[in-house]
Amino acid sequence: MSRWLRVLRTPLGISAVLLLTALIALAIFGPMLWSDNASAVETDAIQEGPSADHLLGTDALGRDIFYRVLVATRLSVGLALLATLIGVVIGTLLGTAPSVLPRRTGRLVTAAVNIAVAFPGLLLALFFAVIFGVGTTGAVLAIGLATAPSFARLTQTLSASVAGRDYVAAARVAGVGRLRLLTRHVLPNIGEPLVVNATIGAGAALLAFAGLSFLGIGVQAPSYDWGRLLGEGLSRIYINPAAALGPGVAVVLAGLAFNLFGEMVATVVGERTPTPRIGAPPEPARPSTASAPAAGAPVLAVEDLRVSFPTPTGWLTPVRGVSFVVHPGEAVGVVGESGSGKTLTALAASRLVEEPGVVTAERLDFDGVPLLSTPERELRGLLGRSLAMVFQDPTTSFNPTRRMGRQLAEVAEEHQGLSRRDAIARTVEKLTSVRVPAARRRAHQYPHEFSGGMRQRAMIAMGLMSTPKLVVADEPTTSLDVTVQRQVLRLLAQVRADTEAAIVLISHDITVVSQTCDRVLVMYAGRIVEDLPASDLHSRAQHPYTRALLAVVPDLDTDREQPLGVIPGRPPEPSRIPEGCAFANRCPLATDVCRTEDPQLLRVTDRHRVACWNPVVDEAEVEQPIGERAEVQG
Ligand SMILES: Nc1ncnc2c1ncn2[C@@H]1O[C@H](COP(=O)(O)OP(=O)(O)OP(=O)(O)O)[C@@H](O)[C@H]1O
Repeated sequence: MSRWLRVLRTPLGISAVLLLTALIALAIFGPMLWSDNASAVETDAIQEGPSADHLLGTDALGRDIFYRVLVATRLSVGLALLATLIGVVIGTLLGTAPSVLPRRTGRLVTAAVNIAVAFPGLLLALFFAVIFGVGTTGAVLAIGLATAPSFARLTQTLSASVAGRDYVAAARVAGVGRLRLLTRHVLPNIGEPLVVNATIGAGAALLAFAGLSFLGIGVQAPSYDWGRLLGEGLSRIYINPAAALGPGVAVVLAGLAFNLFGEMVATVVGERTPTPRIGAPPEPARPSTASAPAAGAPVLAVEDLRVSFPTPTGWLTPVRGVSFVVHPGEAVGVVGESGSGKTLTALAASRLVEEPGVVTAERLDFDGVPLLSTPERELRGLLGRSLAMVFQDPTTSFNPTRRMGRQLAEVAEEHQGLSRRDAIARTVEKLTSVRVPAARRRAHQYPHEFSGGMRQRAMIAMGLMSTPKLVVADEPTTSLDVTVQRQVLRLLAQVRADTEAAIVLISHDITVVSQTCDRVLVMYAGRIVEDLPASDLHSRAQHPYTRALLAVVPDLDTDREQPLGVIPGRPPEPSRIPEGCAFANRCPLATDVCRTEDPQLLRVTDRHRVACWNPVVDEAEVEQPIGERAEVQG
């Protein structure tokens, strides 16, 4: 509220409010007060110039032009607003249709909008005016339809920017349908810029309307708006210029009122920044108490997973044949440098890779259900109940326009059929279980009122609203400070112990993964290059890349005078994966074969796989001769 007051006190705010109030007052009271004066015919005062009796002179029937301009405010502003409303409604429908319609139909709509946007608005309005016929209805429809394409384009662009946010992905994982996703999560977050644009658009519609009436294809006699009065006045501009200037000034002032108001709203909206909060006090970390991985059917089975994207020069495949399984209750860490494909692997396993991305796999089963061949509608329930996602940035994981409690409760309402009241009770229970203090009060707060660590815990609570079998945490602690990181990791370990959910923890930080997980998958350039128990990481890692990742982690013996260690070179771009082993040009042990043939991920022991032609094997650690590493896993 204070933001509004502050902007209202600026010259922009004052002029916008004054002009708009005057305009609205005129539109409401003008016809009531001055209709009679405006329609009174004075045969002895025909086509007179300005005088004390008639400030802007009179028209061909001796009617007072000044009063007619005042009375015309209602029709001029009313029709412009009606046309804007039509444009906004149709534009928003067209702009959001591609998100809910089948892909092909959606593309057609987008193409049609793009073509329509390319035509100048007034030309379109003239075109529609001819189709709908001369008159007020035709002009309103014409201007409304001519405004719609640019609005649709704006809505599409804004929706696309919101669709990529984590809270939309979270809602999709929670099984929220497309339409609901649109109405609950996308539209509320693009509402403000749309309103700002609509306000400014109303000014443009007013001008367009005046233009059509001026040309004689808008409002028809005996009705009159500013455009019509302008047209009539223009025919006598050399005799009585005030007759044309009056309605002209009215159009300019009304357009200015709408534009200034739009600018004022834009200034208020642009000022919005969430209030920063300070994180909760640190708590000491405890080692994981989770049980050893259970045997039996895996909760996630991935075989030869590939994720590709089309580019102008061909397909790009950032994930190139990844195979692994995650057993119930197991914690699997995925490490690797930026761009190695960790996130895409997790997204593919949650069916969250967006078109035009293409996911293929020999097998991609979640809880025994093949994700690639099961219809989305059927999967929604399964994933919503059994899969929880925790994203990197807790700031973008929640819809900023909705209270936290509602966002969590939605999951329970959707999947457990709980009533609103029970869902809220469950929300409070879950927020308490992840140690959000004063959970009942907090449930009524908005995301920006939570600290970063608390938001991340609330995200975990959201995953726990059902009983997840798998929690996928993608860099859940990257944006948090060190002490809060510990709390979140500890919480994940506790969730695992309490619910027996499996956890896939994606991280840049090999130390975090080794402390939190049972098993570590090391990824490089879209492939798993090593898969080994976390307890063996420091003693038995064989891939030179894994060793290099471990070597650059500073420890207590690291010389602080020296710069921190780095792995020389850079990982290859997905578009430039070299022949042979992708790590060869950075590998100190690379030989000729490494540069020509890509090594397979082969089994070293039952729990250890490595993809390397020259694995680093300390004599004392050898369990099997390298020659026996023959079984191909993926
Ligand atoms: N929608 C997309 N279109 C094209 N390329 C993409 C797309 N999404 C990801 N990529 C590319 O795929 C590669 C792997 O991305 P991914 O996000 O999985 O890496 P990551 O290992 O999780 O990295 P980070 O740790 O930085 O998140 C990157 O090179 C990225 O540029």
